Amino acid sequence: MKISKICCIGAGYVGGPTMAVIAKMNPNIQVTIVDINQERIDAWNDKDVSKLPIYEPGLAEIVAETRGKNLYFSTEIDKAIDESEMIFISVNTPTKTYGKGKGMAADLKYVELCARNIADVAKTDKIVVEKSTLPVRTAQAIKSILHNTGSNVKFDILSNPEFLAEGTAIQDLLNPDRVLIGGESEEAIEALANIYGSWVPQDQILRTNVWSSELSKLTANAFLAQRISSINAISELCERTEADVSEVARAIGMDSRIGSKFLNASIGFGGSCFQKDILNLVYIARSYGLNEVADYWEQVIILNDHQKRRFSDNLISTLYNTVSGKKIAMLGWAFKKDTNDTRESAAIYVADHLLSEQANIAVYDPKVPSKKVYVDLNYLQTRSEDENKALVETFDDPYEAVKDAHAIAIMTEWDEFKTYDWKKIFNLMKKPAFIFDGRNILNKDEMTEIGFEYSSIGK
Ligand SMILES: NC(=O)c1ccc[n+]([C@@H]2O[C@H](COP(=O)([O-])OP(=O)(O)OC[C@H]3O[C@@H](n4cnc5c(N)ncnc54)[C@H](O)[C@@H]3O)[C@@H](O)[C@H]2O)c1
Ligand SMILES: O=c1ccn([C@@H]2O[C@H](COP(=O)(O)OP(=O)(O)O[C@H]3O[C@H](CO)[C@@H](O)[C@H](O)[C@H]3O)[C@@H](O)[C@H]2O)c(=O)[nH]1
Repeated sequence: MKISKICCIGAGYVGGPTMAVIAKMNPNIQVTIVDINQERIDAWNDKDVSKLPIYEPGLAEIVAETRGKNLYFSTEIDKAIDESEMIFISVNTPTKTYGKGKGMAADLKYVELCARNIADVAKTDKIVVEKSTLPVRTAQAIKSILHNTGSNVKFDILSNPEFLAEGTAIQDLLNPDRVLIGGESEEAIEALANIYGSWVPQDQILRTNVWSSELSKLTANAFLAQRISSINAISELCERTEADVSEVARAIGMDSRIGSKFLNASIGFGGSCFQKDILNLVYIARSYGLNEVADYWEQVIILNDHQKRRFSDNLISTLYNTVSGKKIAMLGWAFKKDTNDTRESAAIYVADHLLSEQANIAVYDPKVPSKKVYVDLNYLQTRSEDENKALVETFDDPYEAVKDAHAIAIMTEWDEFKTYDWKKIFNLMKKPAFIFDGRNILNKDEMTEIGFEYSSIGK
């Protein structure tokens, strides 16, 4: 089956980059990305591609190349569904904030709305592709909604989870380790495999049953996050024993069975996926009565929360047990470098804790807009919006942010932080000048030589 028109519901961090790459690699396929969020669609359509709603290295170039040719952004959801042979669902699946499973289960209301929308509008046969990360067996619910419309329209449901990481999304999409397609209908699976086949070798396109595909996505994220919690757990032990976590990571990473990637000790993982997907895995395991399985994976989150907390505790105790009225400059607010995404960023939780101790926070991030910092803090509802406004200041210039600061906390591993004039920064700060390097990106000897009181993770 040759597909000529596809649409993607959800113009977010996954829908946007994924569909842009599909459009680039398949010039004969018309790709329409739709969303209910008019502002987001307007930003995707902005003539100035530096104003796209998502910052990802390489994305603006691909959008500039394909937009208006075979890539379109629109809020006309029904029209796009009606015209497409294949529909990707790439909407958000956040942790539920209400009712049964609150704080644990994935909220599937947006996915269900999409399924109902497709069921209402479709007049011709469609392949529906789950691109969002979903609990295992969600395809059953989608199938039930789509197959109970009373029409003669045939729907094939595929699971095609996305493994891109933010900050490297375009590279990950262009050179994926694998593409995973789960489904029942061989014809539908091959139609999707053909689209990826334009640039991904066929032996890297895995075909599985739907349930394995759905569960593989949650499992991959759980394994990745588990590595970070494992090395972070060791980092605390290193701090007590004069072992150095970077040396330990290097030593174990050279064992080919362990591998060297994803062993960077840090302030704790952030991002919209790891915590949400593990909580979801824990919830699913518990719902099957598998309490040992659930407890095992929950520990990854418990350790991560501990790591964030102990970073701010250590900062406070080092600053003579009080940060009240002191200026703490935070370098970085994004959850990792090369993205403007701040969802679940460790910086938010560290700042919140320091604010509760009455610190004044100065934030500089190269890509995160000022208003996002306040939105993130206000969302926690720890204090009033006015109080956050009074205690937190954001800066466009890092040297302004650090002026008269008692301490610097490095929250994101942006490359530019390494290139700063640290002598100049030292001179701008109050003395003793403290650096808390939550990403281990600076050289301890150089910083100590300049005069800083420098501490990092796991050393
Ligand atoms: N962010 C990542 O790096 C990443 C990577 C792999 C998988 N995922 C998964 O992909 C999914 C999407 O994540 P994201 O980061 O792109 O989310 P996002 O919040 O950036 O984007 C989702 C978009 O869907 C839109 N939307 C919601 N309901 C809609 C509806 N009924 N009709 C039309 N549009 C609707 C929202 O307005 C939003 O713009 C999630 O399940 C996530 O777990 C994310
Ligand atoms: O050694 C490491 C590696 C990462 N991190 C942190 O872990 C978080 C997540 O990083 P990363 O996984 O690189 O980014 P994400 O965009 O969250 O990507 C993850 O989540 C996506 C959404 O499901 C998946 O598609 C990806 O495969 C998976 O890597 C960030 O805060 C990183 O700073 C560390 O602390 N140490």
